[in-house]
Amino acid sequence: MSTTASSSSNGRSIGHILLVDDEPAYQRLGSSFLRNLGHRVSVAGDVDEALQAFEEDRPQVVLLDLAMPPSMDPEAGLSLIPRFASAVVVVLSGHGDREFALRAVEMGVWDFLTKPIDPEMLRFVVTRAMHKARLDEELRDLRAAKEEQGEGEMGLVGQTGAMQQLRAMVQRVGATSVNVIVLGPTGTGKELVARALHRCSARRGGPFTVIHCGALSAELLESELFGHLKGSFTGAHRDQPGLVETAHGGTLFLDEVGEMPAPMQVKLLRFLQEGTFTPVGGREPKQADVRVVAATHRDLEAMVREGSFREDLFYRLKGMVLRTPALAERRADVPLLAARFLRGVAPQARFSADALSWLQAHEWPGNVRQLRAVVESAGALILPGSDAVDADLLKFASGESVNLPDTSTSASAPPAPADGTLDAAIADLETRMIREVMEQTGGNQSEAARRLGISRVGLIKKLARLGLR
Ligand SMILES: Nc1ncnc2c1ncn2[C@@H]1O[C@H](COP(=O)(O)OP(=O)(O)OP(=O)(O)O)[C@@H](O)[C@H]1O
Repeated sequence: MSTTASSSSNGRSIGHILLVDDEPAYQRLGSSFLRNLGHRVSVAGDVDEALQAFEEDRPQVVLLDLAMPPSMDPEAGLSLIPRFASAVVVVLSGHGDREFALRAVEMGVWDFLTKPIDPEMLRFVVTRAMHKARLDEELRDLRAAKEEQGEGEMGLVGQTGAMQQLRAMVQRVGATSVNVIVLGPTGTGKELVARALHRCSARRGGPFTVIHCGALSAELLESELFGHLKGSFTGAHRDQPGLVETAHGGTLFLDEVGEMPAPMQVKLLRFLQEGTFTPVGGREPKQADVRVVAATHRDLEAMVREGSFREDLFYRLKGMVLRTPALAERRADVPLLAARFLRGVAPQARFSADALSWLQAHEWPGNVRQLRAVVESAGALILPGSDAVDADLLKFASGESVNLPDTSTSASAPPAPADGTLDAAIADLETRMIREVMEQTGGNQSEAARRLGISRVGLIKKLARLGLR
């Protein structure tokens, strides 16, 4: 057989091929012929091996003998074809199997070759198959880029009807100047919607300013929003403009507006009605031109009915109401969101089939924020040399106790023995502190990381490194 083909010397058709055939002689000859053409080749001798190799190696082209152990039934071989949907499949058939080969083509395989296989024919078909695989890849990339462009301006990922509707509403409402309330459970993208409204508005060139109303007392909130004059309270060493002033010409985002203390609700109402405000310690009212977008995970209508949120303020804020759906209401978006978050931390990585099932079956009470945290943590924990994220890695990243396979890399090495070195002493101290805080927080990684003053991903890495799974 010839060893160097023009198609391989130009580098364009070289790729990864999975050869699925149970005959050892053919495995040997076929794989060495394909390797000589410059391709990377994986070989599988039965159905299980084929599925595993496909999962791990993600070949672009699969050469598939339909009669495979254990059953040797070509019908079973046909049922495998959909499992290789992301690759270009070429079926290898014996003389008597022509009918099956034709059925395979009907099912969408690219081509078939009849055994005994003519090497020139094999080279020709494989070159075309690899070319098709490249075109498919380019098309996928272009589609992904187009999708990202559509979401790009808004950053709101999701293809379900609920998300498409939300994006359309953001576009329409964004262009107006009305105030907006964004309602939805925690972690569903309310702030993202507020930013998108700003970007779709005529104010996009102005500032987007955020204030978390739940985090501050009434006094501090007033000073943060409206500013203060020098000497108006202890520690006010100079005049300080507030966020309302800073946001002039732009958008002011009032996060967790449902937590705003009653005295501040009155002052905010006055600003919304008159467009004027008075800094703490000042007498002269000032003016600012801002569009207000407010958000809360609370049931604001119920708060109005109960009297804990002012009705007049509610109606001032509520030029329009947008709702961000819980992830449970748009489960079909989970794989897309997860893939997007994974690409951000580990561009080469992919989810295994069991990881995708786990992601879709999970409850996600913390919605997209929780999904993002789990996927990014798992992405950060991928071992060097691997690009697979499986269900166990996701479970571990989400705080479930699982046994990850031990490896000799430092990421999973047990803590150094207390041998008197500085490193061992530090590892010992870290272990004790982390154990203690994890116990105090009932295993809540986010809270433990906060108390330890490190990021959640940092904590997860330490747990793995110190063998504290
Ligand atoms: N549709 C989405 N597409 C991409 N990322 C999203 C989406 N929704 C939420 N996120 C991400 O989830 C995280 C939480 O989003 P965000 O802060 O906007 O939620 P929220 O509803 O305002 O949360 P909270 O009520 O707790 O303040 C962010 O990292 C954000 O980027």
